[in-house]
Amino acid sequence: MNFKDYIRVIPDFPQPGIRFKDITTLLKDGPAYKAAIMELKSFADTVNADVIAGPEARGFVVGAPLAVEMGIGFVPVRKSGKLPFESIKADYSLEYGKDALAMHVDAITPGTRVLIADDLLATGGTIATTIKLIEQLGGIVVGATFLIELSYLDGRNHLGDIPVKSLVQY
Ligand SMILES: O=P(O)(O)OC[C@H]1O[C@H](OP(=O)(O)OP(=O)(O)O)[C@H](O)[C@@H]1O
Ligand SMILES: Nc1ncnc2[nH]cnc12
Repeated sequence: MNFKDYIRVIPDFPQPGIRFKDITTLLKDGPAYKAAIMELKSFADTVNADVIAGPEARGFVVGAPLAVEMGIGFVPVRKSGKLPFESIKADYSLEYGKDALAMHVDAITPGTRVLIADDLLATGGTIATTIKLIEQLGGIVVGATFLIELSYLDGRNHLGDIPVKSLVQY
């Protein structure tokens, strides 16, 4: 399946110069959404993960169905201020702004093998911060997987030497 046919590109959103990759057009198509998750699963099956972690919000719509397909758990990495229990937090910047991400202190136990899932890899700021939080909790990041990779932003080279899989590249 050519997943690019299902992704809508919106110029100048959320700010001038950004070409926003809109996945809502893929998500609303049942067979395309399912095919995308199953293709990510083919990669995910090779890394022997105990759990999937996905950053809010679009990481949830990729990571959670992937976790269910694999029969493993899902850990949400949330924007700061949303988690109710004791949490760790880290600031980061992304293609069009800055924010902070947080995880519960008991979300991952030391030695847990974690696969990260998100919709899109741009600068890598979001995922580098997610890796930092997981490693702070003693987790082992075994890979990162995305629907979309913006290759011209070189995010992959900011993630160390973990295996990275994306379905489509721009
Ligand atoms: O590689 P980066 O430069 O860090 O950019 C990629 C991140 O940006 C988007 O999330 P966003 O923070 O816009 O949040 P959302 O999922 O809540 O829309 C996207 O879903 C990725 O998580
Ligand atoms: N160009 C882009 N389109 C959609 N989401 C993004 N997150 C960071 N850059 C993005």
